[in-house]
Amino acid sequence: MFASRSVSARQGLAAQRFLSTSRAVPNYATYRVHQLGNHKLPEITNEPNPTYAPNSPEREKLMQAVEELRSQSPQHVPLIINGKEVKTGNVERQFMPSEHSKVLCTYENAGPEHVEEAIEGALAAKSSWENLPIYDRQAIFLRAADLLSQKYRYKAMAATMLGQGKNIWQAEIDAAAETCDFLRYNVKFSEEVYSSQPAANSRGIWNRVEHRPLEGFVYAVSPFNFTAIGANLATAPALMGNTVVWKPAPAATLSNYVIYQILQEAGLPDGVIQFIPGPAAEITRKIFDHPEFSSLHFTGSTKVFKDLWKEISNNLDKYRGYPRIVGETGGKNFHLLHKSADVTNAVNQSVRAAFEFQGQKCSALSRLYVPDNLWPQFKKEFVEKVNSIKVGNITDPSNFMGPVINKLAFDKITGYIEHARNAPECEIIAGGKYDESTGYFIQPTVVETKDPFTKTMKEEIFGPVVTAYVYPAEDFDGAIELANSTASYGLTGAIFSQDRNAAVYATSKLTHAAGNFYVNDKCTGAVVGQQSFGGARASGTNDKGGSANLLHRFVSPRSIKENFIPLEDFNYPSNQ
Ligand SMILES: NC(=O)c1ccc[n+]([C@@H]2O[C@H](COP(=O)([O-])OP(=O)(O)OC[C@H]3O[C@@H](n4cnc5c(N)ncnc54)[C@H](O)[C@@H]3O)[C@@H](O)[C@H]2O)c1
Ligand SMILES: N[C@@H](CCC=O)C(=O)O
Repeated sequence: MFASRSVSARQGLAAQRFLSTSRAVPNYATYRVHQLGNHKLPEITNEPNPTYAPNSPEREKLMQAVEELRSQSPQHVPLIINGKEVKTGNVERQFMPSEHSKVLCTYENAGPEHVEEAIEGALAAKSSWENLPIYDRQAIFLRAADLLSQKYRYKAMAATMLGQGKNIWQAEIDAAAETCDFLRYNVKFSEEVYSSQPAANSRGIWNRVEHRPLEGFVYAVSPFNFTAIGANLATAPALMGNTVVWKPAPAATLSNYVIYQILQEAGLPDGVIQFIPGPAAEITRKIFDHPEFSSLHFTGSTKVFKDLWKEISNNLDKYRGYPRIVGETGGKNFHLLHKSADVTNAVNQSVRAAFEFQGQKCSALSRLYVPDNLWPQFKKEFVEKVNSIKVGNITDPSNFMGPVINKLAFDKITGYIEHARNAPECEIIAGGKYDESTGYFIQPTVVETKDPFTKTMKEEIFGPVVTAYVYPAEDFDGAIELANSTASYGLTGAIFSQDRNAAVYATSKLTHAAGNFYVNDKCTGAVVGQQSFGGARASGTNDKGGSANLLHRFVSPRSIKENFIPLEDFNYPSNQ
């Protein structure tokens, strides 16, 4: 009895040892990491867009995903720290702006202790992540793009439609196409960064540049209006070997979480990106208090960005280095028509630029300068088309416009409409109505002003309101000056002209008026890989999302010089 018990105890111990060794996490540091001397990326191109025309299979699948998500709401979104779901007991809600009584998801709110844990986890994950060969890091993001393109396209789009109020096309170009494009093109741009090497080597010398990730962790803070921007803010620094703490915008929590889950399924190691929704100011204070804070990667409003910049400056003595601050912010974007412009093109481009996604794009058209020789035709066509725009719940595909994001935005935008209604220099020539009984719906609104410096010509509204100023056709210079200097921003702008000399002249005079400048095209709709995006002046640091330039901000180059020829005498020949 005793013997058999001891045998089975020994067997048990052996089995336990076997199990514990087979389950133990291998020590990756002791492995030889495979090294490709060089590698060639698969071809990178823009994600193709299906049309979602009536009766198309893609429309059917998407609407099914929307219906499923709507009927299964609310979903629940945890924090993800070190790969684990964390519940905090402090729960917030994300509503559907088309039907604001409906909760899309509940989500956990990070407290200071969770932020601390996220930072420490990100720092602990850093060494193995930055030591992973670049092609293994690249592979994770390429895989994520393929997962999004195929398996999760409709899920990500449905979360963006219901949560952020985008119609089918706006969700397609954001949650599906632009997100895939960021994930893939950043991989291509990273190759450009790593291959940037010294131009010359003296005889017997070999110079190299190591593009090191930053020391410490990166903090990514994203806006509600583009699912793709959230994805880019978190993944671009991560691709370059950094670890990231990501705070999504409350009104984009679910779509951003879907992207996060895709990254996990694609093999992103635990801790490389920590997902922590929650109270913005409190989370940020805790982050900025940490000595290893190395960079802010922000997109959002100008005021918030300026405040964050000041807070970082006030804390400067706490940090190991000088934090990199990368921020893309607001805009007050313009279309300037020359007297030779093709009116119908300018009208159609202006309708899209001002009212797609309810004008909630940083690039949205907000100021129109039209010469008096074209104004009668422009006004007639523009007002007619604006009045024909259908506004309503985004679950009805025939609606060109949906709701604005929330009550705060609704009140702010309608405040501008009321201001225009009451200002003697302004006249509302289309729209001007709104209704928040079920969703936050605002009719597309056109204001005509006699004062080019009226409030709605200067401040970012971030809603479906555009103001037009009619200028004397012969005073093109005056109109250029207005476009250039009325607002403090410098994000996007467009010149419409069939006279090439006039287009060239305006392009030159408006050099600093817009980081993204268009000729005979609308001022929105930049495509990753085609027009890198960002503006200067109050619009941000213009580091250009969707370019190698942005990735350069998340590496700290080290120059390495190796000498093959021993030095035999310290004297110079000139000392002889
Ligand atoms: N230039 C660009 O590329 C670009 C792109 C998209 C949006 N935007 C701008 O973003 C704005 C709209 O987005 P939004 O409403 O989400 O902007 P927002 O500034 O309100 O919020 C952006 C992010 O900052 C966080 N935040 C807010 N207050 C904060 C605080 N006190 N401390 C720390 N974090 C804080 C939010 O929670 C969110 O995650 C517009 O001004 C738009 O022009 C710019
Ligand atoms: N990439 C977008 C701008 C994003 C801002 O919200 C465009 O060009 O329309």
